[in-house]
Amino acid sequence: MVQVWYMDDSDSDQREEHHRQPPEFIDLDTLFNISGVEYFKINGKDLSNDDLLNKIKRERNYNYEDEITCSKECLQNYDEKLKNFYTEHLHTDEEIRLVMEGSGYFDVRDKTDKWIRIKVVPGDLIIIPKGRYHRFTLDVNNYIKAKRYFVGEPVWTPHNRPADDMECRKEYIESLQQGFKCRSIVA
Ligand SMILES: CSCCC(=O)/C(O)=C/O
Ligand SMILES: [Fe+2]
Repeated sequence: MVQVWYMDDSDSDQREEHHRQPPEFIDLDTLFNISGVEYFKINGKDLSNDDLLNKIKRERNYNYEDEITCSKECLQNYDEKLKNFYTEHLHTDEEIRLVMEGSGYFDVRDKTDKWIRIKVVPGDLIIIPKGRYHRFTLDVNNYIKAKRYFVGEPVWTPHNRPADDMECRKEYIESLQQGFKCRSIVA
């Protein structure tokens, strides 16, 4: 099961776990309520025939998909890209990633700006709402391969914090204040 925890304040290697002592884990409902970040476990190996994945794609109209591999060998401008991924940013669209191989960490902040770390491994589908600040890092294994989904023509542009005047950020804050609505997956 995906693990989510509060990070310590150490500025040692970002690829380490950064657990507090003792560790402070967070459940997925809490993560959703404070951030709108959604999580699904996709167990099947045959993705084109995976019922849950197909339902999610259909209901949310994810009509674009590709794959990204983050490793020194496969990612062009590796150091620069990883630096950008780990700079706190938002996007004007959802960030949807399904981990195929390897692992890494997505980080978001809570309401008091404390960092929360989400460890993703194969089968983990994570959806970060548009307008939600976040960052990503590889872990100490330095490798992840993930599917990326999108509605329409993909736009990967990160907007670094502060981007509080952007329309997507204002809409996000509105959803946070109203309370995020669960988008049920209908069979
Ligand atoms: C696991 S995919 C690499 C990270 C990424 O694509 C992104 O946009 C991070 O914010
Ligand atoms: Fe991002």
